[in-house]
Amino acid sequence: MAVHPATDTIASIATAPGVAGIGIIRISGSESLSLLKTCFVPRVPRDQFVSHKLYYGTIVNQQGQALDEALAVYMQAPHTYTREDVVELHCHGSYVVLQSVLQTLLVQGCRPAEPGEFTKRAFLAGRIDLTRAEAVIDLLQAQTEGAARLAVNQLQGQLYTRLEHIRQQLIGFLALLEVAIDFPDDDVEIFDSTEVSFQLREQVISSLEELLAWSEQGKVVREGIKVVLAGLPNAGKSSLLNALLQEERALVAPVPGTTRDTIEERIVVRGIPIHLVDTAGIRKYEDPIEALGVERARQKLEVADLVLFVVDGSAGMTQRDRDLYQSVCHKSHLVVINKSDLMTTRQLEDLFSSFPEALCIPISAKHGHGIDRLLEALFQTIVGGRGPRADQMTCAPNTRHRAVLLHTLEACQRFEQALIAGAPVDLVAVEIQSALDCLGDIIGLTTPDEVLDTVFSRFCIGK
Ligand SMILES: Nc1nc2c(c(=O)[nH]1)N(C=O)[C@@H](CNc1ccc(C(=O)N[C@@H](CCC(=O)O)C(=O)O)cc1)CN2
Ligand SMILES: Nc1nc2c(ncn2[C@@H]2O[C@H](COP(=O)(O)OP(=O)(O)OP(=O)(O)O)[C@@H](O)[C@H]2O)c(=O)[nH]1
Ligand SMILES: [Mg+2]
Repeated sequence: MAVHPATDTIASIATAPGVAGIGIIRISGSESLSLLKTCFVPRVPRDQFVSHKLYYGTIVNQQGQALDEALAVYMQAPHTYTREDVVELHCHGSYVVLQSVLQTLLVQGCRPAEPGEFTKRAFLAGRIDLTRAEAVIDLLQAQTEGAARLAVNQLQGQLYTRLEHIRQQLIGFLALLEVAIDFPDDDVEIFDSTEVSFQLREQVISSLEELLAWSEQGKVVREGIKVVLAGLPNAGKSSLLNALLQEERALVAPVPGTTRDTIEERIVVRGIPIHLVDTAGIRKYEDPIEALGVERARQKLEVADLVLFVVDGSAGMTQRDRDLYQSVCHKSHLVVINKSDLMTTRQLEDLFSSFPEALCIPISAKHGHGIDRLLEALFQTIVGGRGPRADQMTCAPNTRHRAVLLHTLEACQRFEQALIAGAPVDLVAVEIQSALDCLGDIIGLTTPDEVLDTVFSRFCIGK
């Protein structure tokens, strides 16, 4: 862990812009206390501020003019967020007031904090590891309860503890190997490769595999998935969008070609954010604007995680439906048979048999029938069957962690192969070291500066 160098005192508005009851300015660094003493006049005059005690008083500028009535707290290092001296000014949540208080502080010798700088200092000082620092940003950005839960767990060290456990196992193997390297002729077998192999599989490899499975599901919980509504003109895509949103969002009309541009909206289905995209009905158009809409629809289809292929059931299965279906069926998809209110059971059964490979859901977008079943099928397709259940995961490695975890797993698998092959101990040791280096990168022990910069650049100011 890098030794924390002497740093500037930094300040920023910690709360979001806009009108709010309270707004907080946070200061961190060695000058925090002296800034407090110059800018804040406690109601009861005193020469010192007791750490972690809240004081009532007035914030003043250099001219002694009152800027706000406020509460202030001085928190003495190292028992603080950054492990440096920290001061917080709890002002009224007026952005004008907060700006002028910040301005006063900046004039008196601190500088504006960069995005994520408070948390970066907490990390550099060793209060939190890199996965906990990343959890802070995940928590601020969480859009659903599930995503927030994963972030809080990670903030509390659930991911760190698991990774640290794996690391300690590997360090144990390495220690055994080193003894074996130092005493090659010893009669006693120090390094029992069968036993090590067993522990490696049970305690390290299986744990890495579980984390990788959780990371896949975690991405869905955090970021959600893109669901594109596609079909021929007039199939009822926009009606379906409206039914899913429970709001008349898109224009619906009996003429084909009603939707031209794509329309994007978000819903949450059982805790999973779903980004819905309604598209222009796909067919050959003479009109250049309609043709542009179709081009856009095709682009959205390319990037969809899941396609809802909407068919006008009352029109029966046409050759154009079949051609279009051919172009989407390689993607994960559900077939939505719309306008079932106009269909006989016989017609429905005929349509079902046109899609022997797909899951078909009959609905009536106009009357809201079958929407619950569709949502259930959507949820099952996203999470069901494969992978762990979202509510059973205690933590979920992010994309950065996942890439490094894959390398960790590969190194462990090479380690296992080397054991089985009876490779020389020093070669085996190389693989363990390589797995250890990967884990060190994830928790921030050995993470390259460029990676740290990328992690902290995702933060907002004041965090
Ligand atoms: N007013 C305020 N509310 C806030 C924060 C803050 O900085 N200020 N936080 C900011 O994100 C979050 C709380 N997170 C925090 C995490 C650690 C410490 C801290 O001082 N840790 C010390 C021990 C403190 C003690 O034991 O009393 C440490 O770990 O050494 C403070 C806040 C959410 N709410
Ligand atoms: N009877 C019945 N009519 C429906 C149903 N769903 C949609 N419609 C009607 O079908 C027509 C077309 O609906 P839209 O939702 O605009 O169809 P679209 O697929 O978005 O059409 P484009 O935007 O042109 O591609 C409208 O007149 C709707 O009222 C349904 O479930 N039952
Ligand atoms: Mg439409």
